[in-house]
Amino acid sequence: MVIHDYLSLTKPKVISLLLVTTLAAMFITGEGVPSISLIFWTLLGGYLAAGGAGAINCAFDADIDINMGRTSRRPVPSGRIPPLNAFIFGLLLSLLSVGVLYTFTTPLATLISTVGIIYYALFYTRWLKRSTWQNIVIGGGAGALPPLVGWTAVTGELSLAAILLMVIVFYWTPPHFWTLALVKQKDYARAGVPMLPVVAGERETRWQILVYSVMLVAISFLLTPLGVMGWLYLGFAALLGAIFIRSAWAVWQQGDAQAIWGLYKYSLLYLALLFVAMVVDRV
Ligand code: HEM
Ligand SMILES: CC(C)=CCC/C(C)=C/CC/C(C)=C/COP(=O)(O)OP(=O)(O)O
Repeated sequence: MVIHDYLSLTKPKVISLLLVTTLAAMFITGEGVPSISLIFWTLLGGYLAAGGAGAINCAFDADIDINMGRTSRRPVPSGRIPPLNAFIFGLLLSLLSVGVLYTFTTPLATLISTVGIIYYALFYTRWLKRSTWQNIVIGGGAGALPPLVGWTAVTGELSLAAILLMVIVFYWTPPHFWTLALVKQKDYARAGVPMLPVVAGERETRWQILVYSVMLVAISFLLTPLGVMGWLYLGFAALLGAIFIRSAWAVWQQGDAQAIWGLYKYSLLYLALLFVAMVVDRV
């Protein structure tokens, strides 16, 4: 179905987790529970922005996607949607996101979201992804912006706490993605994308995953001593973080497919639950 194909260009599952981080940030600014209408417009604007950027990514990435089992059946590489149509669709969603966020939230939230679109759709997709194994580390900066959009939609300004939320998602991204890259490394090699396992090998990748996981968990703890979150949050962060490090350790030590998939799947649950824990602590 054509509508289904266009919807899939927006990568809805990925966006759902991005929006969890946006929504959670809106609840913990210290300005109380946000209004339903502000929540609605911020999430709609966030969906349009990330979805628009995703569609532009699909238009530009067709040559890579056609070479990978996971992505070859997407609408553009399989010929169901011409790249130009995907690009225009993405551009329209992106422009709409600017209108929605600017009208109903704050100028700073609009600016950060627009930077996110350009970062992912152009900087990461056109250049980073194809040129360096640091693509994921640097590219993680785009995925780390949605909490800032949520925060600034409510407050109109940045703060240390908001930056810390960004840093958490930033350090989360390499373990999240490199696990998948380990499993799919042959695909990436065939497509000519310099992902870490292709460039530096499995052992180095498993080590880097462990290093980033430890840094992620350590940073997640900082919110309590810095006065942003309370002890309840710290308890959740410790429990969730212990499981994360145990899973990353298993990837480092054993490195079998079961351990790798386990960490990949858990990384998604971890991020969602950590941000829910922030809301629970605050509300
Ligand atoms: C540079 C940054 C990132 C890269 C390169 C990346 C890459 C990927 C890839 C390749 C997949 C597999 C998708 C598929 O099977 O079609 C994936 C899955 C996923 N990613 Fe990321 N990701 C990044 C950041 C993020 C961020 C910041 C979030 C949300 C906070 C996120 C949320 C998800 C979710 C929810 C899935 C599962 C989707 C599914 O089951 O279909 N990712 N990611
Ligand atoms: C504030 C704002 C609008 C931020 C945008 C953030 C955003 C949409 C980040 C997406 C990160 C992501 C899913 C990368 C996928 O990599 P890939 O495209 O290399 O994966 P693929 O192999 O599945 O295509």
